Amino acid sequence: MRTTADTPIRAVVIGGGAIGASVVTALLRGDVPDVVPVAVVDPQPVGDLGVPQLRLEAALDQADVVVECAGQAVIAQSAVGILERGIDLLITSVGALADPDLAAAVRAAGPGRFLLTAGAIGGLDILSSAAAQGPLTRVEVTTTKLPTTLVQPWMDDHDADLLRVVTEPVEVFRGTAREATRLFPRSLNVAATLGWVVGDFDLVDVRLVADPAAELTCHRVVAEGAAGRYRFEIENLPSPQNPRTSGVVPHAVLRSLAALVGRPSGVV
Ligand SMILES: NC(=O)C1=CN([C@@H]2O[C@H](COP(=O)(O)OP(=O)(O)OC[C@H]3O[C@@H](n4cnc5c(N)ncnc54)[C@H](O)[C@@H]3O)[C@@H](O)[C@H]2O)C=CC1
Ligand SMILES: O=C([O-])CC(=O)C(=O)O
Repeated sequence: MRTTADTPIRAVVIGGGAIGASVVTALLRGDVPDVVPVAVVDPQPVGDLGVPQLRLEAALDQADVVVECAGQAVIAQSAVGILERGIDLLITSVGALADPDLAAAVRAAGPGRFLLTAGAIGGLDILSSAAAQGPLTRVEVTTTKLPTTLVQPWMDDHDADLLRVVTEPVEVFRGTAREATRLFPRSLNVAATLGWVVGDFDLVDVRLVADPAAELTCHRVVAEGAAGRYRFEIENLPSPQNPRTSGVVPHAVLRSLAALVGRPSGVV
């Protein structure tokens, strides 16, 4: 990525939905000094976001950094190619990395830098530090979301309908982060992020709860290992544009971008 202080960094945003549109708007407002949005890439019309909507190849010709806010398929299809062109890539759809071959490929690719936003979750700094001190022996995350946001194409009618009418909290999944993010690709990237940070997707035990009273999306994390014991609970308001996604996520992306261009906002 170009780093000349006088030259703005050109950002291409893949995905012009709840996260991507907010990111483009904030960048146009100048929320991250030195980063300008130059294009959005999306197969669906995204309306007038204030930047051209281009096909990926055309957009990449103008990109210093690509921000993925679209879904796991984009990582599988395009991440390595983007990095090999020397373009930095910041991703939200971390669940894609549960595929060990893809994870190895993006780790090996360059010269562009490959980076993950913390997205809807926090505490990754201390968990990363703790995992460096010694292997973690226990990592659990319990995510609670509105039931209708958890309906998946692979569910049979009975299970999908249950999520539409449920009146009490119900556990809809229990398993590893690797499996969780395959089955709920747009809802459990946080579990994948924990897996990436602690270095083991299969160590992370995920419990997904559908709760019709969940006005806030909750991620409760418990971890322990040689370095100590950790517990934290995050409650995010859902995005008004997409109740599946926490409203804080675009702000996490902007924070990541600021760090990426060398303007971290204090805590790094
Ligand atoms: N790391 C985290 O904490 C979180 C990560 N996410 C990830 O962010 C993604 C986007 O979230 P939202 O903006 O809320 O979703 P959204 O559904 O509001 O927007 C996604 C946009 O991406 C577009 N899209 C789909 N496939 C595409 C492709 N191949 N190329 C370009 N654009 C494509 C869609 O047309 C849509 O406009 C989620 O699918 C999820 O993977 C979401 C929430 C939290
Ligand atoms: O936004 C959230 O709270 C979490 C989410 O959708 C994800 O991890 O994919």
